[in-house]
Amino acid sequence: MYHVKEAFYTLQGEGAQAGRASVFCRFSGCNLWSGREADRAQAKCTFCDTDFIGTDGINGGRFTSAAELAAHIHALWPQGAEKAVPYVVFTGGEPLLQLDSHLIATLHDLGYEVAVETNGTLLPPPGIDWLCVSPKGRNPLAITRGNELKLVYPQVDAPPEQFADLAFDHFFLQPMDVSPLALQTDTIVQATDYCMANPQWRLSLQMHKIAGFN
Ligand SMILES: C[S@@+](CC[C@H](N)C(=O)[O-])C[C@H]1O[C@@H](n2cnc3c(N)ncnc32)[C@H](O)[C@@H]1O
Ligand SMILES: Nc1nc2[nH]cc(C(=O)O)c2c(=O)[nH]1
Ligand code: SF4
Ligand SMILES: [Mg+2]
Repeated sequence: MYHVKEAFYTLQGEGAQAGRASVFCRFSGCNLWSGREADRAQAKCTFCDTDFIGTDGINGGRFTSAAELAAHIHALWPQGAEKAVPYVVFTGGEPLLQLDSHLIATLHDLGYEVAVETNGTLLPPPGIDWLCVSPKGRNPLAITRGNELKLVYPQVDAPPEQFADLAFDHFFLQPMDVSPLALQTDTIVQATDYCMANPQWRLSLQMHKIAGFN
């Protein structure tokens, strides 16, 4: 059984695939936070910007088979878009708690490229086409290679230098979304300064938040 918080068609807003049309499938639950505000300060990941509890979001629900969830995802991709390779991004919560090779294979059969946004603490199933790892504080990485490493910045317990030698094709700093807006501006300035001083790293602004889509 797969538990999905929400699923929607949008543009990838982050990292090297930013701007690409994508179906997002947000799995429920995470291994680093319960998702409850009362638990946030004690959590292993304390700055999450996402509600991933339950299955009550748009197009959310419980799916008993890979075929059923794949069909649900495919129904969100536009009809008649034959020139584009269909793209699905599994996120969460932590998608590697639920994503399995059977679901990936079922989506491959429908022509999809399969992307994952993970905190990197769990081993991935085989077959993922685009793997984005986003380290969280001191939580040890089980994944040390992939397509992109996208570090939310700044994190006192996770400086970029700690990840710069890992086997990723792209390295991004994503300014931490914090409120109020004045502090957010600060994280953007800090990330910009770091990328200019360390050109291995590129800036990832969360396009969907700026442009106002999902
Ligand atoms: C909500 S997470 C879900 C996937 C996975 N659990 C993870 O942490 O990568 C999706 C992406 O949002 C990023 N993110 C979470 N909270 C953020 C924040 N406050 N500011 C900027 N990015 C954030 C994560 O680092 C990750 O790259
Ligand atoms: N547009 C859009 N792009 C995203 N990239 C990563 C997201 C996520 O929450 O994992 C996300 C999201 O929620 N929306
Ligand atoms: S690991 Fe990802 S989903 Fe889990 S609490 Fe942190 S940012 Fe949110
Ligand atoms: Mg998000």
